Amino acid sequence: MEKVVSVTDLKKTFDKKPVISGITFDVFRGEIFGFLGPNGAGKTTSMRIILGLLKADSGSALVFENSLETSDKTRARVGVLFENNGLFDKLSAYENLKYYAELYGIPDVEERIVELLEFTDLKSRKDTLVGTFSTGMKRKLGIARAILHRPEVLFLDEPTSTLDPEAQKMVRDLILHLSEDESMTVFLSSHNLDEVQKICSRVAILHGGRIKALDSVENLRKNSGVTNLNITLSDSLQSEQARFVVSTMQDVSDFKKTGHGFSIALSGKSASGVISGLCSAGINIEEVVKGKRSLEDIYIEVMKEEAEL
Ligand SMILES: Nc1ncnc2c1ncn2[C@@H]1O[C@H](COP(=O)(O)OP(=O)(O)OP(=O)(O)O)[C@@H](O)[C@H]1O
Repeated sequence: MEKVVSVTDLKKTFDKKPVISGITFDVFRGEIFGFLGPNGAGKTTSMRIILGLLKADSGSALVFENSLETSDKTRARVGVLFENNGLFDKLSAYENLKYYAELYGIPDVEERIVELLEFTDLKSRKDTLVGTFSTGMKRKLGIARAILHRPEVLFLDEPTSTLDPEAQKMVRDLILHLSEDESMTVFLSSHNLDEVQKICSRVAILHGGRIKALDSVENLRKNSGVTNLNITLSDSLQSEQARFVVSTMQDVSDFKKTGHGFSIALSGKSASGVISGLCSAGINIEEVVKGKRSLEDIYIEVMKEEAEL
């Protein structure tokens, strides 16, 4: 598989404080790669180094085997969207795209602009000033701007933060479309774990400048060694009593009340042991559904392990 991004033992300190402490990972062609981590984990710093905007202290960060700091040819194969979208409020959607298209010397400008306005469903707003756009529309136009030159890899920093759920879905669909239909590789930094679980093929979880997990979403969920049990009760008023009963059981954690019952995380112990324990305590169970841990669960486990070290 072709490596699009290749990061090797990357290190960076700010004011003698280590911010990136030797991270290594690759992103392969066609992937939607999720780059996760809490505030201050070092995501933006890593991205800035990969994009050639910041110098590392040591290690290497290559895109298509070149450093973006020195290779203009490789830079032309890369699209970037940071949070501010890079748009001018006092220009229309069309004028914004035209400005960038001319700046980058894009051939067949008019055709490409129409294509992108259609792709982002903004054709009817072509002549509207961007300053009047909703945050979601601005983000979609930001994506159109970032892919004007048909990049092979697109870097997105928190593309759906500050968007409402409907706009988040629109942006998510655009990203999926770019990956599936245009074969674009996507490097996505995000705090939205549900979104990452929905669209990313592989993820890296960063904490304190180190990679704590690096795998496909499916493998992380499968290999966590923990199962979720979602239990529906005949009488939801019994959930507090159930909380007490499971709190006395070993290998059971993460009790969460749900609409008609609760969910728990189970490590080691069999589900039947939990169910018989609850039944003998007089709790009436209507349904038990076994499920894999979500990416959010895994992320929280990784963060908890770090806090305990
Ligand atoms: N130019 C800088 N000078 C000094 N410290 C910096 C600089 N840029 C980032 N840092 C520090 O480096 C650490 C990592 O910051 P970074 O922005 O990479 O984290 P992040 O994972 O992107 O966080 P967030 O999710 O909040 O954007 C933070 O402690 C931050 O304060």
